[in-house]
Amino acid sequence: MTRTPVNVTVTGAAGQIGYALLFRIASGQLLGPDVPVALRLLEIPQGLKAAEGTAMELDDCAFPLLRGIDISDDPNVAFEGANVALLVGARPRTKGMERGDLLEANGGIFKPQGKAINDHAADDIKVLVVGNPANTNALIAQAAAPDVPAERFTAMTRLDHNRALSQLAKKTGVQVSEIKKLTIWGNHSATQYPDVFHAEVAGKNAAEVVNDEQWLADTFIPTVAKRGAAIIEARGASSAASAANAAIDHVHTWVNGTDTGDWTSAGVVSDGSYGVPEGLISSFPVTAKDGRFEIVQGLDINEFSRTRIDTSVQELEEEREAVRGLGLI
Ligand SMILES: NC(=O)C1=CN([C@@H]2O[C@H](COP(=O)(O)OP(=O)(O)OC[C@H]3O[C@@H](n4cnc5c(N)ncnc54)[C@H](O)[C@@H]3O)[C@@H](O)[C@H]2O)C=CC1
Ligand SMILES: O=C([O-])CC(=O)C(=O)O
Repeated sequence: MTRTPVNVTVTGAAGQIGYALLFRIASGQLLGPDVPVALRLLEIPQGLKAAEGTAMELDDCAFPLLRGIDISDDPNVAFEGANVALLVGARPRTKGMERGDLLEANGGIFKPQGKAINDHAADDIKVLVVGNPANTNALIAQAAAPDVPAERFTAMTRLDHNRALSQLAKKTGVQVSEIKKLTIWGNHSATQYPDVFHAEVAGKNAAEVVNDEQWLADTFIPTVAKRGAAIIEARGASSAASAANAAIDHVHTWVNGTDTGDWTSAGVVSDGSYGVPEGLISSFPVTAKDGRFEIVQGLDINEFSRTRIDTSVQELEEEREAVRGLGLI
């Protein structure tokens, strides 16, 4: 195989999502079975030793597609020549921390990383922000990278999308593969809105198949939106393998495209579609083609959906105002 390896930078490489993610990237599941990859792992100094241990294990897998592993605690080194960047490492909320403190702490991570991407990444860089609060962290990184097209910064809502697919499949008694055109709107937070009104279940309108608005409002939406908290409660740790899986799905779709007649959900920069203020990184229904996400246009938004989309978008606006106030964007 003579193809030049694709440089994939992963931050927070020694964390639990990193551990579930790196082996799948190296095995070819991120970009495809014939695309060699070179991994660049970014950690904070305290995480370097564990990242080295993971790199030893990656070596021990003898993945034919893996063309190198570099580890650094310097963003300027880790993003050098990066074609794909998965920004996983973030500052978790700790006891007594207000949302403003969390945004500020993450600003200290995502602003310099955005600048390092701006200054060192390859021209075709694609960025997925996983670390929470993902949408606003993506906005901070994007603002620090004025030379990179804004649409290259995305935030992960694919885990929410996959959670919604699974819940709807269970309710309607079909395989997940028979569900199409589901949408997550808004923020990757408890205000997100999983929308089935345009979705199809085995070719039929999902809302009509379910035919139970109360189930949508009282069971489906809160189950999907609060699934992260339910996993933490059950596992004693946050979603890791499913988050890594969603990151793989997001980038794979971005690079390889969506299936005809279907779409997915991703946090992408708003162009004002559906009344979402321009510039916010909000989840939308998106298709992907030729390495670009496009927001699906022309969907009718009913009253039930409108109020829920607006609530989540308002939260995104408040987060944007907060980071603006902190001078982070
Ligand atoms: N968007 C989504 O759907 C989801 C997002 N998440 C978020 O993903 C993030 C990571 O989760 P886990 O891997 O479980 O956390 P973790 O705490 O196990 O790992 C985070 C890693 O990031 C590293 N790190 C911290 N600051 C860094 C920096 N400035 N540069 C490089 N590395 C840095 C830490 O040393 C640690 O190894 C969290 O913010 C979590 O809330 C988790 C699940 C789903
Ligand atoms: O809250 C967290 O850290 C985990 C998370 O985002 C999720 O599982 O959706």
